[in-house]
Amino acid sequence: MTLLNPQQLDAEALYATLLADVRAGLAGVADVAIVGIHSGGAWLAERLAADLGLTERCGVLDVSFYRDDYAKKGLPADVKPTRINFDVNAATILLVDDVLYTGRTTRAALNELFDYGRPARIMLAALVDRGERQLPVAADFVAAHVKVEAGKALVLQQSDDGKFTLTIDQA
Ligand SMILES: O=P(O)(O)OC[C@H]1O[C@H](OP(=O)(O)OP(=O)(O)O)[C@H](O)[C@@H]1O
Ligand SMILES: O=c1cc[nH]c(=O)[nH]1
Repeated sequence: MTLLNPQQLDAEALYATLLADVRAGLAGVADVAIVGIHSGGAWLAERLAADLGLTERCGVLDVSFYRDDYAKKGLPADVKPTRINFDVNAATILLVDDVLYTGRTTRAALNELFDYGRPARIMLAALVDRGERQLPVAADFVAAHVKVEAGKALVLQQSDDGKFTLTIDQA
């Protein structure tokens, strides 16, 4: 396990690590599809799908309706449509997010995915795991573990040329 401090966050290097791990981990697996969680996870999923030759089997989830605080907080301004254009039944789905923290977004994404069918298997990939889980969730593929102060957020951004940067902002 690589534990990075926030000054070492080279998102492009982390992406290369994640891609290599996913490529090795999914070698020989049948019916693979990739689903990213809006927004950072969707960017990562689309780039992983392009690099792995899986663009026809790449989807996006917006978990806003499935959040456990939806009744309290309502919808954010930037809800995007969920898009799953492949048969989820019997697929091995790589669920992708940029940051894994409490695990609540993963729980919401799993609930939403199961509304589309019964996958053979779901695996989880995250660029960064910041620990502090509140649910029993673990990633199958993670490029780095990073300790981030409470009250701060790790934010992935993608520039026009597709490159990633990670910053630490006020939550
Ligand atoms: O494990 P968790 O505690 O659920 O945190 C991880 C989630 O938090 C962030 O998303 P956020 O809800 O901030 O939305 P964003 O992706 O649009 O920034 C991040 O992109 C993950 O999806
Ligand atoms: O369901 C969710 C998802 C992310 N964060 C939460 O607090 N709840």
